[in-house]
Amino acid sequence: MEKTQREEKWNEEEQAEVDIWKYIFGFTEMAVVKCAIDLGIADAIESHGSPMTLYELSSTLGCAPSPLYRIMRFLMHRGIFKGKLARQGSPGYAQTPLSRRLMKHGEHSMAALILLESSPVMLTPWLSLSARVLADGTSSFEVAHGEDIWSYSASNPAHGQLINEAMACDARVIVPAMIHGCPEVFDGLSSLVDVGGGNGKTLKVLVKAFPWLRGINFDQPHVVSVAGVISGVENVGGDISSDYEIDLYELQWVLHDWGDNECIQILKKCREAVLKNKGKVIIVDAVIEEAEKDKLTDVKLALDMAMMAHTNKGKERTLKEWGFVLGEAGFSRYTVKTIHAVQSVIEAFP
Ligand SMILES: C[S@@+](CC[C@H](N)C(=O)[O-])C[C@H]1O[C@@H](n2cnc3c(N)ncnc32)[C@H](O)[C@@H]1O
Repeated sequence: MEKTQREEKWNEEEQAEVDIWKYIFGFTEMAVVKCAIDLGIADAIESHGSPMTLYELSSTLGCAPSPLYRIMRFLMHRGIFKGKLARQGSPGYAQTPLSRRLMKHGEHSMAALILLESSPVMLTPWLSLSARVLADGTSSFEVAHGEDIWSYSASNPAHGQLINEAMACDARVIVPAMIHGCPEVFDGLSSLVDVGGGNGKTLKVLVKAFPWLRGINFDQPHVVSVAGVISGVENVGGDISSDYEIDLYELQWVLHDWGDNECIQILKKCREAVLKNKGKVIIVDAVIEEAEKDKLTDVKLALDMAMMAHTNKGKERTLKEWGFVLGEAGFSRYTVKTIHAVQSVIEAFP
């Protein structure tokens, strides 16, 4: 028994010797994936239409074969690209579902989100996370940039555009999942406000799928001022209010940016607005399941850390925590459905 415990301790020590290196070079994966996006590796292989040899790839990208070989070795080792024979029978590089997410455009592209998160503006606040923990309430983003993320984006349009593009690439994935996974949510409704709807990409897809819906894309004035014209969608800039008489309020990736008190205030306004029409509110956000030790929970907990680094009081919530804010805002009941890897739809009824 004693020997087994000693062996176990020794195994843990050995494992720790290896595992610690994951953290020493934790940033490498993001940096190499960003490098692949900047070089356009996935785009080049996709346009080639078949696996590419190192020399074909390096001449297409206009770079030396040797550093490219090392980048590709790293990416292949992690299963981002795979090895497959090229046309002439020489070893080549081929796409995988994961590498297609590194393409700059296309329905699966998540490049904009990676470019946002790997931008110096978003990376710097991570370095003062401990200050945020020690002085609870002092946002790491504010420590790094002197203002919160939304004011910063208003005064730095290039960063605002990075955020909008990143959100739009994510919405391209979530919204079809919602249309496919819970179309009944939109039954019998005539109007919907997308609170914090960014450049209106979510509503564009929703009003196309449910053409009887009138959409109002609601966001900060500087955000909607650059949102394009979308048929069936009105852009409104300002503060969230209950002045509308509307059937449905949608909050997608919005409430996790705010602390409980702000969330309750936002939800109260939405509840008042939908109450008159016997409507409802839908929240598209993550729901943390603390008991689960799976990859999805890893992602949700990483998102929670991102909220800590980038927002003032934002956080990812467990089901119990969602129940708390909804209850405090006066909602009588709610249902939860997982629609995609990390997003759930919470349908809340006044
Ligand atoms: C994380 S983004 C989500 C965008 C979009 N819902 C999506 O999922 O693609 C949060 C959005 O909230 C908006 N926002 C932040 N503060 C706001 C406020 N006071 N009033 C309205 N919108 C706000 C931001 O401009 C941003 O577009």
